[in-house]
Amino acid sequence: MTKATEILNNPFLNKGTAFTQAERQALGLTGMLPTQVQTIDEQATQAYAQFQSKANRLEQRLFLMNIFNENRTLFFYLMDQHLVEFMPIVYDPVVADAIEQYNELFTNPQNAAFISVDAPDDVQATLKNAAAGRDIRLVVVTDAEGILGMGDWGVNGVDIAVGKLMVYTAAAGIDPAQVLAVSIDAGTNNETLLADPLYLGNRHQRITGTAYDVVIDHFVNSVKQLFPEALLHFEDFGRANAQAILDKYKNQLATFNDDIQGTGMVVLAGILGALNISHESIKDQTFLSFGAGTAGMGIANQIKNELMQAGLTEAEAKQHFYAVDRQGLLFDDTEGLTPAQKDFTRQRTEFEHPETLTNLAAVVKAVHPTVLIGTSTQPGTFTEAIVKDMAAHTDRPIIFPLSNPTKLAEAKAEDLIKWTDGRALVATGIPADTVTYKGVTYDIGQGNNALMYPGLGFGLMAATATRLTDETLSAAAHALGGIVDTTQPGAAVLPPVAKLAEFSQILAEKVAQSVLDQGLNKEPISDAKQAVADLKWVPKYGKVTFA
Ligand SMILES: NC(=O)c1ccc[n+]([C@@H]2O[C@H](COP(=O)([O-])OP(=O)(O)OC[C@H]3O[C@@H](n4cnc5c(N)ncnc54)[C@H](O)[C@@H]3O)[C@@H](O)[C@H]2O)c1
Ligand SMILES: O=C(O)C[C@H](O)C(=O)O
Ligand SMILES: [Mn+2]
Repeated sequence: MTKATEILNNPFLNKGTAFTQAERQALGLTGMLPTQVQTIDEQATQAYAQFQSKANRLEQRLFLMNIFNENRTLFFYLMDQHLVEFMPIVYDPVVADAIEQYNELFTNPQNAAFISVDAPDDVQATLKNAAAGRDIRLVVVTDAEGILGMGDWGVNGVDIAVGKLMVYTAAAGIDPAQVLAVSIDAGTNNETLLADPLYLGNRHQRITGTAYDVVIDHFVNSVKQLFPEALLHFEDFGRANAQAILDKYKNQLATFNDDIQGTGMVVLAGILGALNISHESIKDQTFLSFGAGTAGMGIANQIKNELMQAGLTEAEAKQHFYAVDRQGLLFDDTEGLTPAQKDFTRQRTEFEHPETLTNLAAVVKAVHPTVLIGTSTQPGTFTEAIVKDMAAHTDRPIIFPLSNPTKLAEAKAEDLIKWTDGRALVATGIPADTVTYKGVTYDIGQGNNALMYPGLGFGLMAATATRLTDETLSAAAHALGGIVDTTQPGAAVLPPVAKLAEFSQILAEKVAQSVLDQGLNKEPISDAKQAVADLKWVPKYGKVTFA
């Protein structure tokens, strides 16, 4: 293959019709492109018109992924221009459809690394090959056991890692050549996939136990060795592994679990936003987590830390929580508690009829929550009766149905506003339209970790952080305050996605400052703002050099 062909097929170098005549000459591209030289703006206008002609959002996604596969700079230039429109297409919820149809739709591995549990000796080579000499600063890895709320999707789940990375670049400005999406294919327990002749992953049940742990360990150690500057982001692991992996590695390198910590941050930020509107104190709230899994317990821990910073002891803080899972309200003697759940159980002696507290309706009636968070994967479970019961005991009920994708949400924003006569303070997992009710227009915040992880990750990278602490997470959760004008009727509890780039920058600076304040930077850095500015990549064509 010639140098010219390699350049045109390299999405990190390719400019397509934007190569100038001089570049075409120098790189041996003469005659390989139509004569006209286009600006990136002209390319973007033409591409956007094609995008608009597509019949539905999945077709639009496939078109955008083609541009992504061919020319990263143009893709991110377009995404900058159409952020609010593109977010639900390249990310949640349309990414969920793409994952379900990954086999049928497959055309391109998208520069991801595919690690197989059956070939532990290939882990290093896999990462090295996929990086292809690029200076990797950010790795997003999934084993796809818990893709959003849709369960096990095997190798198909790689799309969530790619999607999370797209949001990183669009929101915070990480150079797309410095990122790596990783699929850990540990097998799958999804019978539909196993029976599908087109399935592209390992065709066996999920491997657990030592063989699994060894591959994860091998993977983390290889990341440390091959990409010593990189931040490692874990996404959509199963409930049993997510917390255990985080606990094992959090003091070894800069790493975080997005479903635990990213979600904890965005929910705390949303609650702080809601309390700004209601003028209430966090210390007066009663929290009910419905779905006490990875996200539910991550959220509870983040709020618990906040209560402790507000002066409560750990024991006092825990008294503010009720966790409900499949078994109903979680008691200290409930069977099958996860380690994370054990921190948030109640005692049967607190209730007259504890044996009746086996469902959400009964628990809401008994404990009168002021904050209700849904991470249960159970659609429609925040019913009108439950919401009205909750709203009868608090002026401004805070209700966040967060399960993704759209079909799994515990409630719709519009219903929550109506059932509470406009009093509910709402955030949803996926984007929601504004709701007009009795003459007031309610903006609905998107309670999605995408509001937080790009700024968090970028700040950690800019500051060359050695690890992520609770102190930094807390600083980040507070960074979004003041962006929304909470005096407006119908104000949202979180800032709009339209401002994602703006507030990711603020967030990154706060995070970087927090890292420096704790002395957790690898490199000598004195100015957090400058470090963030220095790392920022913008989508414009640079000089192509090719050895
Ligand atoms: N909006 C966001 O930013 C965000 C972030 C993370 C997760 N989520 C969503 O939250 C949901 C859960 O994700 P996760 O990673 O915590 O998964 P998980 O599997 O770790 O947790 C789900 C929990 O719900 C429980 N559950 C299942 N059926 C239930 C029922 N009928 N009643 C009560 N509890 C029940 C499960 O036992 C489990 O503990 C998913 O839909 C995911 O998309 C949203
Ligand atoms: O991916 C998302 O949209 C948010 C979150 O990480 C989830 O798992 O639902
Ligand atoms: Mn997730």
